[in-house]
Amino acid sequence: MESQKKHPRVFSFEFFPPKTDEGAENLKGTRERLERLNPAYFSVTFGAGGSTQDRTFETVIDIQRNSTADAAPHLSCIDASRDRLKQMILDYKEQGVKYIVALRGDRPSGSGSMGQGELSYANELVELIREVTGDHFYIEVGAYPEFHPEAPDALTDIENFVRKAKAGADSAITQFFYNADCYYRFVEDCEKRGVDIPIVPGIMPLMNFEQQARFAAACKADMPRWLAQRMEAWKDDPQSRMEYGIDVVTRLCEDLLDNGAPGIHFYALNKAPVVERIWHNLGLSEQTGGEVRKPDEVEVPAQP
Ligand SMILES: NC(=O)C1=CN([C@@H]2O[C@H](COP(=O)(O)OP(=O)(O)OC[C@H]3O[C@@H](n4cnc5c(N)ncnc54)[C@H](O)[C@@H]3O)[C@@H](O)[C@H]2O)C=CC1
Ligand SMILES: Nc1nc(=O)c2c([nH]1)NC[C@@H]1CN(c3ccc(C(=O)N[C@@H](CCC(=O)O)C(=O)O)cc3)CN21
Repeated sequence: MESQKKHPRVFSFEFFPPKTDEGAENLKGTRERLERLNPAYFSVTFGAGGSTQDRTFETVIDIQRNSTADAAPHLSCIDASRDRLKQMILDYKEQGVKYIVALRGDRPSGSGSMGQGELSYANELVELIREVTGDHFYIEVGAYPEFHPEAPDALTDIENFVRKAKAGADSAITQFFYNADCYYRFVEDCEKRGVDIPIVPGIMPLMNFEQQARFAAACKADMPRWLAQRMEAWKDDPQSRMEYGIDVVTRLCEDLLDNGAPGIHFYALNKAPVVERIWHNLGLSEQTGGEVRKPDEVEVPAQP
């Protein structure tokens, strides 16, 4: 973890583009609460298909214009032509956006299709962004400490991550995990291969266990048995589920930061209260110069 300790810590939150007016109102409230914590940026996911992509753009522009924090659009190359990607990169630059999360992205669900795009992997998207806009953007890429489900094997996946870093990424965000060892091992594997960009743990706060366990199964992220068994035992006790989830994620983050992780990227999923509690437990406002509400000022909904 030595290469990581020299980097300043960066904290960020991830949103998805809302589908309805009500969702947009809710996200505005969440964004206003979380910007008081003074994160470096809010990232916005980018789904397959035209209409959600337009919503990503609108959400990003709203954040860029109206928030004290920067916006970081996700851009995935699996489904777009080279010309369309170039246009989106230039549009974001024109709007003053400084960060891009450059991903290959998920295949449209259920299809074995290779996608419609001309670029196959994230390293090519990183190269395209550098070709079109030089050093304008701070480029984040995805990392997969438990390995990408489509990779032929773990070592090949590490080599592919290294290639992506060397293509010109400034920093990486990991897929979520609940056992920290996979992260330390992954970082060490990268260090041995000469990669020293920050690799920031992406952390999924526990807010709705069943939904999150399904999501983890779909993207082959490990949901530990000890955690699932506890949550199962509390299926009629949403309060205990919520408290336990906050405790588990607080201690995971503590462990990561104590061991040199260069910040945390929270998959906030458009909700503020649980991340505010974790943030408070970790004392992160002292580091970012932000202000966080005290636990008795935040009502955290019990887990469904
Ligand atoms: N919020 C999000 O959406 C985030 C997602 N992630 C996760 O990170 C994962 C990996 O990142 P992506 O950019 O989507 O994928 P990627 O392009 O890095 O890799 C996709 C697959 O292709 C392989 N691959 C990569 N480059 C290759 C090359 N040049 N030649 C041959 N094979 C190659 C990899 O081993 C992997 O199996 C994502 O699937 C995602 O789950 C990580 C951070 C944030
Ligand atoms: N493979 C993969 N793809 C991703 O898109 C992705 C990851 N991994 N890992 C980390 C984050 C987590 N992401 C997520 C996770 C869940 C939702 C989600 O639940 N979306 C619902 C809305 C649920 C709601 O309204 O509460 C949706 O319908 O979009 C969205 C993005 C995006 N990211």
